Amino acid sequence: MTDQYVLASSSPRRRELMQQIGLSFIVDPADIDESRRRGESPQALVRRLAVSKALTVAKRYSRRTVIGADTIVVQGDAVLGKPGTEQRAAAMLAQLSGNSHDVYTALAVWDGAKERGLVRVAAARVTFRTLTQDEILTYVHTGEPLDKAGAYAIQGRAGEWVTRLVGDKETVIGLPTAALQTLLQHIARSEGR
Ligand SMILES: Cc1cn([C@H]2C[C@H](O)[C@@H](COP(=O)(O)OP(=O)(O)OP(=O)(O)O)O2)c(=O)[nH]c1=O
Repeated sequence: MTDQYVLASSSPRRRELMQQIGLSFIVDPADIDESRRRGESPQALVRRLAVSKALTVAKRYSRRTVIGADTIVVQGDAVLGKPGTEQRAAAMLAQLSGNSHDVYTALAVWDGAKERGLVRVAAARVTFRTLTQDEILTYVHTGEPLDKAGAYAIQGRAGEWVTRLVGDKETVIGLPTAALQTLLQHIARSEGR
């Protein structure tokens, strides 16, 4: 049997969550520019990036269902993506320390056979206790934050800092599986063009 879906993501967390719910899929990441456009709201940004990942990869396949996702952390006016460097990671964590922030994950599903797509943005709110400079630096040196939006992994050591979580932990990790299953069911039941 051929794999049913194409996951347009390089994220090992997304792959694991897809496996956990028993979906059969191949992985083919999209490499897109993730910068925010001037005046773009966080929800519009995360939605556009998930759609762009799904559609970029959909061009490589005909008649397959492709899944794209994007996760951002938002505090006040700041959108925190992946820090990339230890310095930026430390600055992001100092900003999140002792505060609440929002996490948005967008899921985009494109059905190449039907030429139809669906998108959904899920939100969660996370509160961190106050972190010492020592804790931040020790964490940054583990390397865990570098490829994570907002410079932390709730499923990793940073999970200990969370004093409150409103919403689904999977939204924070980067792939809310219940929402994904609902989208896949809707697209499977929908009429083609
Ligand atoms: C906040 C948070 C983010 N993350 C991860 C999820 C995503 O992999 C990453 C956000 O970056 P994304 O750009 O959404 O994803 P990615 O670059 O890892 O993969 P791709 O673009 O190929 O799909 O941060 C966690 O694993 N745990 C967390 O607690």
